[in-house]
Amino acid sequence: MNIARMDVAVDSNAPHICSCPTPHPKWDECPTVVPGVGSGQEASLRTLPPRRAGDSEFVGQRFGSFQVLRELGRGGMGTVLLAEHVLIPKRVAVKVLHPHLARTPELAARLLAEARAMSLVQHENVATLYDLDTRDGLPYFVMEYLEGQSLADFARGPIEPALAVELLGQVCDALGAAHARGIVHRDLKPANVFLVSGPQGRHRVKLLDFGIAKRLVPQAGETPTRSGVIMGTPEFMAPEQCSGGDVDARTDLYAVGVLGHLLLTGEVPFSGASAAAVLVAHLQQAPRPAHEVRPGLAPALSAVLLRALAKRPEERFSSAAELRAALEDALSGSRAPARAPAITFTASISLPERSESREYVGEQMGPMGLFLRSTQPPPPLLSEVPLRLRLPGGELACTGQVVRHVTAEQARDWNMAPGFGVELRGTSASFQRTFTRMLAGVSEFRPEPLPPEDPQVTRVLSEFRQRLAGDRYAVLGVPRDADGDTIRAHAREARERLEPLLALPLPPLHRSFVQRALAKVTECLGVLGHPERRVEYDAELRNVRGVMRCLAAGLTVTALEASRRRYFQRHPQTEGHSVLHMASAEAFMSAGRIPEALTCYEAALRADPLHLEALKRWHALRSRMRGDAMEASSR
Ligand SMILES: Nc1ncnc2c1ncn2[C@@H]1O[C@H](COP(=O)(O)OP(=O)(O)OP(=O)(O)O)[C@@H](O)[C@H]1O
Repeated sequence: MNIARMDVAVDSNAPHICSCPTPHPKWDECPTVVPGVGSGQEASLRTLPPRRAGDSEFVGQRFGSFQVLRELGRGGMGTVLLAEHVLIPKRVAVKVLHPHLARTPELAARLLAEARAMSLVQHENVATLYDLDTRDGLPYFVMEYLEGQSLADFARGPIEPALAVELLGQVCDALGAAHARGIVHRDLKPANVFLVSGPQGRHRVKLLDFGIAKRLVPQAGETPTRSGVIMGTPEFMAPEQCSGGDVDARTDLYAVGVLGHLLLTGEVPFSGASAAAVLVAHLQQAPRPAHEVRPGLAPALSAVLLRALAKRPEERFSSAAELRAALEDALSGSRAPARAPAITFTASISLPERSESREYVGEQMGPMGLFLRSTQPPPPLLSEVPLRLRLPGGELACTGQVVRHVTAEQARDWNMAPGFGVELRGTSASFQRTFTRMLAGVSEFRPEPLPPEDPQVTRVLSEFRQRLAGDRYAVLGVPRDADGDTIRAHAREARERLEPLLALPLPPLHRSFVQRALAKVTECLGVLGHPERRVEYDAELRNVRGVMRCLAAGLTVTALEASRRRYFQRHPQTEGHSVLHMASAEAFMSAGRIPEALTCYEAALRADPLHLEALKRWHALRSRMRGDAMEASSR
C-alpha cells in the first residue's frame, strides 16, 4: 500500500496536498510542489520524490565535522545522508532540507522544530539528536545513524501477536517520553518506526520523524504548527486530526491503534481510493474488530485496539503507558482489558416519545461513563438520554450521550453483556465527586470546606501550591545556580512562613497541604543542601551551573566520577555522545571559533553533564568570553 504523508489546508475552498502548511488559492502557487506530482483539484495521496540511490550531490561534502558517504533516503522535507566524523570513526545520519523548500521559512522552521523535538525527547526508543546547523543556507541536523530497517519493510503482512505487542509497547514507551515533554508526534506510521538490533537479539524500536510534531505549549521564538491545517498520513490520522481539530497525546494513541491493527491483520482499519475517503472513514465508520479480519486473534487484543481507535479522544486510553499495559494484559490473557471494577446499579431512561421508562442494570465504565446492559435495541448513537441512576449511595438525575453499541455478537466475542455505553454530559466537578462517592456507597455528600477567609493564609497556600508543582529549586524559591548558603536561608524562610499556619484553625485539607509542603521543603533541602546529592539531581536536570556550584562547594573529583557512573547506569543511551561534541569543540578551538566551540561544549554537557573536562573547558571559555565582553565595553 502506498502510505504517504499529506498536509492539507482545510480552510481553502478546494483543499490541496503539498508539503507546506500554507493554504494556497491556486495549486501551482505553492513553492513546495514536488515536480512530477499531480496537481488536480481532487485531494489525492502525494508520492515522495524518487530516491536516487547513492547519487546525492552531497556525497563527499562536509556538514560540520562530518563528511557525507552516501544517501540513505529521501522524504518530503529533506534528504537523509550517511556521514562520518572526519577525526573519529563515528557514523551519523544527516537530514538536510530539500533546497527547493529552503525558500519557505515555515518549512525551514519545521525542520528545526523536528530537531528540537528529538533533542527534548531523550529516550532509548527515539533516535538521538547530535547537532543542528545550517550549511549554504540549508538547515540540517545530525542524528544517530540507525542500522536496520523500517517497520514498513519489516512487516509486509500480519506478524505474530507477541512480537506485535512487544514492538507496540516500545512505540508506546517512545510516545510516552514525548508526551511527558508536551510533544505530540502526529505522524506515527510504519515508515517512521525503525527497528535496530537490541540486547539478546531482540528488536529495538527507534521512533523517527518528528517533522510535524507539535509542542502543546510552544516555546518563545518557536512557530507553533498552524491550527486549521490538516497534517499527517491519512491512514493513521485520528478523527480530530482529520477534521483539523485540537490534537493531544490521545491523537498518537489512535495511531498506535491503527499500527496495531496493521501489524496484527496486515491491513489498516480504513483505506480508500482517495485521501478524502480515508479521512471520512476515520470520522464516520466503525472499525472492524481485528479478530474478525484475522480469525484466531484474541478478541481481548481486538478490544484494546478498538478502545485506542475510539472516535472520541476521551474514550481512548488516557496515556501511552496505559495502552501498553492493556496490550500486554490482553496478550497474556491475565485480565480483561482495562475495565473498571463492576459495581452494578439500576438506571432508568424515560424518553419523551415513549410513555414508559425503561430500566437497565448499569455499571461504571471509565471515570464518567456507564455501560447499560440490554438485549433490546439501544437508543441511537450520539443521542442524548435523560438518566435516573439508583446508585449504592443514593439517587442521581443527569443526562448522558450514547457513545457505543455492543451487539449480542460482539458481546459474545468480548465475554461481556450486550448493551450500550453512555457518557455523562455537562457535569460539574462537584457532580463528578458526588457520582464517584455515591457509586462507592457514600450516601451523604458534604461539600468541600471553603478556603480560609484570611487573605494572608490564602496567599501563602497558593504560592506554595505553585512552588510544589515545580522542581526542587522552585520549591525552595532559589535559582538553579544558588550557592549552599542561599539554599539553606530560603529553606529556613519557607519553614518560617509555613509553620505558623499550623497553629491556626485550618480546614483539614489545607492543614494536610501545609504539612506536605513542610515535608517537601525538608526533602528538598536534604538534596540541594548536600553537594553529593545535589550533583546527581543537577545531572538529571542537566543543570551545568548547579554542577559547577557543587564543585565550588568542595565536591571531590572521585565523588563526581561516582555520580557520573550512576548517571550512565540510569541513561545508558547517552554514554559516548559527548565524544563527538568534544571533538567538534576542539576543532573549533583550534580554528579560533570560540562561540561555536562553546556551543559544542554545551552540547557535550547536555549529553554528559558530569564530564569534568567538558565542565572545566566550558567554564574557562565562558569566563574568557565574559572577560572579553567586559573589556570591550570598558573600551
Ligand atoms: N537516523 C537514520 N538512520 C538511518 N536511516 C535513516 C535515518 N533517518 C531517516 N533514514 C532513512 O531516510 C529515509 C528518509 O527519511 P525522512 O525522515 O526524511 O523521510 P520519510 O519519513 O520517509 O518522509 P516524510 O519526511 O515525508 O515523512 C527514511 O525512509 C529512512 O530510510
